[in-house]
Amino acid sequence: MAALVHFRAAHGDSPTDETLFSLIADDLLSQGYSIRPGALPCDLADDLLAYQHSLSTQKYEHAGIGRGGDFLHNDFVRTDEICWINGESEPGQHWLDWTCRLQQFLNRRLFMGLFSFESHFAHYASGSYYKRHYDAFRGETNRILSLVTYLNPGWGHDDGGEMVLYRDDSDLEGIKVVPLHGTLALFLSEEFPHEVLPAKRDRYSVAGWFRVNTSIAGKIDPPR
Ligand SMILES: O=C(O)CCC(=O)C(=O)O
Ligand SMILES: [Fe+2]
Repeated sequence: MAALVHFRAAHGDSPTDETLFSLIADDLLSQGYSIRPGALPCDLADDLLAYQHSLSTQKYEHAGIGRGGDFLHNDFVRTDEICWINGESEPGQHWLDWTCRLQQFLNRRLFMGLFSFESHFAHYASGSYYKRHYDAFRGETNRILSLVTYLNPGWGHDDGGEMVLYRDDSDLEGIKVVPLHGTLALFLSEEFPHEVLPAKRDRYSVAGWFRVNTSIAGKIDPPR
């Protein structure tokens, strides 16, 4: 058994990753989203948090909306700051390896055709928020699956900063996700409007999006 665990750790998904990925796939299939408190492997959560704390403020950019020529800063919509993850740091690479394994699992299990992943650290200083929005609009983008993980040990109910996931446009109540350390939230990007309520203290997270490949007729659409 020890040999098997060692083999798996060195060569692919650990048994716990397999179990978690399978639960996430079941959630996505039955409800289109998955909220899993404390599910991110502890060593990964701790490494990401330590790295994010070490990021100097110069590494962050003021977050905006849209991309390319449509990119806009809009403080009415969101006031967080972000730092894209490109695998330069060890924790960043560790995260990209883990999300790549999740991507492969979901493609095998659900035939989702996920092709690439883009991801950034986000810091919401006290008072910061992100108003209700979709991560993707039907037919206009190739973001398919959103993934957020939270890096806030000891986050309390009075600290605000919940992500509220709404089932559709008419849902005003939503499901509140407390941004506690290691919690994972995944949802279909085109299906679920969501928002981040104002945080009352520094709130750290990693957000990412799995995309499908929409390169058509010689037009390459790169992942940023
Ligand atoms: O941090 C969160 O809970 C969600 C962030 C978000 O909605 C986004 O970055 O698009
Ligand atoms: Fe979002």
